[in-house]
Amino acid sequence: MAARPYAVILGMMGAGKTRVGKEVAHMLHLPFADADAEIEHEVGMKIPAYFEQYGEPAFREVEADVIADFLEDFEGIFSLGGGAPMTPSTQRELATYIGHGGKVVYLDADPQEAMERANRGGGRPMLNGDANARWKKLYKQRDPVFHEVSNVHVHTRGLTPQGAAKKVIDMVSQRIVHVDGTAIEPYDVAIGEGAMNRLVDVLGPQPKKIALIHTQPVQRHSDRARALLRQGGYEVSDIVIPDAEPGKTITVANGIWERLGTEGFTRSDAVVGLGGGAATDLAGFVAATWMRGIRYVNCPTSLLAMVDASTGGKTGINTPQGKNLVGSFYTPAGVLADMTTLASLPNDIFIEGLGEVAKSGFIRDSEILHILEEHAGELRNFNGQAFLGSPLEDVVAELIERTVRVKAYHVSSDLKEKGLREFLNYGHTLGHAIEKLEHFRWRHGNAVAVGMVYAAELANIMGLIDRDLVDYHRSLLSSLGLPTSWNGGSFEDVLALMHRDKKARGNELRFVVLDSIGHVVHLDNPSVDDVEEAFRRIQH
Ligand SMILES: NC(=O)c1ccc[n+]([C@@H]2O[C@H](COP(=O)([O-])OP(=O)(O)OC[C@H]3O[C@@H](n4cnc5c(N)ncnc54)[C@H](O)[C@@H]3O)[C@@H](O)[C@H]2O)c1
Ligand SMILES: O=C(O)C(=O)C[C@@H](O)[C@H](O)[C@H](O)COP(=O)(O)O
Repeated sequence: MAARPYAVILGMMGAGKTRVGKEVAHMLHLPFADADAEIEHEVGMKIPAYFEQYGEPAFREVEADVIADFLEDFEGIFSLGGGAPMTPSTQRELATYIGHGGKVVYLDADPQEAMERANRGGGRPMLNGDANARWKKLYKQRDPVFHEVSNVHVHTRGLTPQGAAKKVIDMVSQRIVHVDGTAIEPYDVAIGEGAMNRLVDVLGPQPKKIALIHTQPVQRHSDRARALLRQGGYEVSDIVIPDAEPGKTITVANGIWERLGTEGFTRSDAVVGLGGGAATDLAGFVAATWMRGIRYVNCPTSLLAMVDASTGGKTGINTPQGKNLVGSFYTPAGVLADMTTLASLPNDIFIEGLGEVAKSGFIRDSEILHILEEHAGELRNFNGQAFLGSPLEDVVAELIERTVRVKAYHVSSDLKEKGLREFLNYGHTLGHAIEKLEHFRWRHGNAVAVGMVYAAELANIMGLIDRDLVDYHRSLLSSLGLPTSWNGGSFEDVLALMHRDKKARGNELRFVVLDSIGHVVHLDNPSVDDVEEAFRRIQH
């Protein structure tokens, strides 16, 4: 197998590719190579002299060959000369490298800072003449290409080389899930420490005003988002909504619509939803409805919001009759699951999120179940304060990525939930009824955990799965600290609420159940006796 660079760095002359690249390599204990230095070594002369003697086309040929070799045989940080990405063969090599999971970092410095640095160094044949005018002209040509050929974009304005290197490392180590498909404007879910730093890039240059919608318990994270947004030049309206389910109401949405109207939000402005799933559901709903839809980005801060609520575009509010009864399918422009936010997450809310993680394991990715089994004890004892930098962080990052991939798979071909997407509702038919009957004092993921045991019991009654698989649901979920039984209401009340589930059609109840691990089927119109028998079995 070819040895490939940990990261490739490109950018304009003076962007700091060599300085920052060396710092990144030093911090990661990796070797560093600079394409220009390697070329000089190869041709046995300095680049300005080579340019003068042989001209630019000959130089670009040597450069492309050297880069191609390093992309296939160097395990370190590799920085490219400013003009290298303009060569078509290098562009193809970089695309192949990205295709193998490589990270091409566009180091995007403040133009003024970069020009000063580029002039200071001297010895740059591409800047002969009026150096600043040349730099600007080249920037105009190169910036779109740099965007095109890179998959990690790092703004370094105002940062020291160490600060820029730390930012590069954070962004390179983030996991990206690309969500694409029919009727979806493609977007990325970035997972990892520092993912929120992408906020300005994802929002783009068009919005002038941003409504930053969040709850009070995540204030310190919204303070960070607000600072990033202000640095990016946006006008920020800080909108604090009631915490958890009380935030998902028409009254709250109406209050925000009034504010957006008063503050002159137009179609080109945007929303950022930051917090748990309730906050991102509400923020998405406001974005979907304001002027019939404006751009929005989710910054989930709970495990459940990271793995489920923030991705896929189900936005909505509750009504007095039930959960999520009003809403729309409206996809975000990006999702930034910044794992540093998990440091403040209470243990019980982390555990709740494992309910949706386990769901994704049951319905599609059995590796998730193995990881949960293997790390059940550590996950159950999650402590936010000791989490960052611990071995558990990698385990959780892997679980988040895998769960988001399961979500992306279902959403990509069925955004509006005509069939396949309903499988993501495993455990929710009873789960939503429990939440409602418990006046939302039961957390969503806990209710879904009981709902999955219920669905497993129902599948067993229908002869679709054996008792071992039902028992496995109970043992796995309880090993994670999740509930597996419920005694809080009558069957009649539960039945009435399950009839209001969005999967129901007319008077017919519809469920999604397993027929084996990783394989879900629809169960339409089971008899009331069977539905009741399954309910009786989860009451113990
Ligand atoms: N749209 C979807 O596809 C989808 C999917 C799953 C769930 N949901 C919805 O998501 C909601 C559940 O999400 P949830 O479990 O995140 O609940 P939540 O939004 O109620 O958040 C739980 C609590 O944790 C707090 N919190 C969140 N992040 C924190 C952090 N980093 N530090 C400290 N406190 C933090 C919140 O303020 C809240 O008090 C439900 O409304 C559910 O219906 C939606
Ligand atoms: O994305 C989906 O589709 C889901 O069903 C994901 C669920 O985990 C989530 O709880 C969702 O909010 C439930 O939606 P609902 O349509 O049943 O209200």
